Amino acid sequence: MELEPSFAHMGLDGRLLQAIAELGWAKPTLIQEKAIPLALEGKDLLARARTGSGKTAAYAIPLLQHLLQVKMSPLVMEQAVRGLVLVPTKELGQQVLQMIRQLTAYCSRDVRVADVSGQVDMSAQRPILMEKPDVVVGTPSRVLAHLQGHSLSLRHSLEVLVLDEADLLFSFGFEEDLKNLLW
Ligand SMILES: Nc1ncnc2c1ncn2[C@@H]1O[C@H](COP(=O)(O)OP(=O)(O)OP(=O)(O)O)[C@@H](O)[C@H]1O
Repeated sequence: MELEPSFAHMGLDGRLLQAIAELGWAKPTLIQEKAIPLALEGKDLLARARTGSGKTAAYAIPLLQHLLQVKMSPLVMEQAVRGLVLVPTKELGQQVLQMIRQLTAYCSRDVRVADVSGQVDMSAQRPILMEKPDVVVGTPSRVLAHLQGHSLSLRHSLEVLVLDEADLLFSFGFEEDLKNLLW
């Protein structure tokens, strides 16, 4: 007999499970059921599913689980930007930020997230980045500008990279920025 897919069977941190319960999500969507266990194993994934199928949480949940594990490790870890989510538009950046905020409702002190996708002035984002949020969400152009302006550094700290709506990212004229960012 096959077990019903459930978040509880995925070995997630209790604080994430609590937030998921509060969101009223009874069970993972198909993409979440397929992607989360693989991502938790540390596999690289390329996933595709239709709009509204829960893709954001499919990458956000394993990303947050990884960060919570790192933060709970007995080794003293320096605060660092360990997760980067690249998005093609600032509107999507805000949606992603909101989803991550909801998922971190019970661990917002342990996992901090900043959205630099361009809705506010770069100089206003600088002090936020200087505090090294655990996750940065942003458009490639803005992330690159912060890297070049030395308000953000990823070289020795980045552990998880997400390209949300990768097809759009590569078709929005971001290709040059992405190359500069990733290579
Ligand atoms: N397991 C779940 N059960 C119920 N609702 C869920 C679940 N996962 C996500 N949702 C909800 O489904 C909606 C769509 O999720 P999400 O925005 O992640 O989809 P998406 O596939 O990323 O969409 P898009 O392609 O538009 O970015 C959101 O309102 C989210 O809260």
